[in-house]
Amino acid sequence: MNTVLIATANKGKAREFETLFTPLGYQIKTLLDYPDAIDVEETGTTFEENAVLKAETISKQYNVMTIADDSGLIVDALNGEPGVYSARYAGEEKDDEANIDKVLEKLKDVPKDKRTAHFHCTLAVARPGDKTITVTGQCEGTITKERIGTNGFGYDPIFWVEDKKRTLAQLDQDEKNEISHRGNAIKLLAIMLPTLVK
Ligand SMILES: O=c1[nH]c(=O)c2ncn([C@@H]3O[C@H](COP(=O)(O)OP(=O)(O)OP(=O)(O)O)[C@@H](O)[C@H]3O)c2[nH]1
Ligand SMILES: [Mg+2]
Repeated sequence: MNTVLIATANKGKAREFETLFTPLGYQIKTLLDYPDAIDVEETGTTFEENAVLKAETISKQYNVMTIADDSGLIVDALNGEPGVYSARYAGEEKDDEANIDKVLEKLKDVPKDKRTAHFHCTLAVARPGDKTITVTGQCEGTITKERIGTNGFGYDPIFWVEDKKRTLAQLDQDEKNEISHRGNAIKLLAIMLPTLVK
């Protein structure tokens, strides 16, 4: 089985990549398996810049094809916040609960029909001596007034998906992957993957 390195230290993402890549016939490793990996500073102002930065740095460090994910929540009523700062919205310690509290507080006077949002995911594939490739995926929804559900990670408990009549945190992993920004980006990548993996 081919092994693919995913340049993420986020346990929630790592779990999702595992369930997404296993059926495609790829085993994954993440930075959780590489404690000496460079801690890439996300200095970009776009998802694409950060995804490319993470993928290329780690690909160069280990001289292997590397996929990185930069993703986040875009809330219309907050002019696109938290956006590329989603992981550290409430501070550098990347606290999911504090991040949710900050979004809910900022939206406390915003009515239901104005609470539209989407998740975005950019995946970058960096290969030694080759051009870096990117693909993107999105997932549309609205922000609830309170947390509902306990699955997933990040902002999942407050992200309502109308088609499912549930939040992302009420879906199981396969249901989330079917409709999520990450799932949609990987569907695009899966078509190219056999030609990229050596
Ligand atoms: O509810 C959510 N469901 C998702 O499916 C999801 N995907 C992304 N996010 C949020 O966006 C940040 C990414 O920031 P990010 O791409 O820099 O990743 P990260 O710093 O957590 O890990 P790494 O991959 O950089 O190591 C994450 O921390 C989360 O707050 C999500 N929230
Ligand atoms: Mg990050």
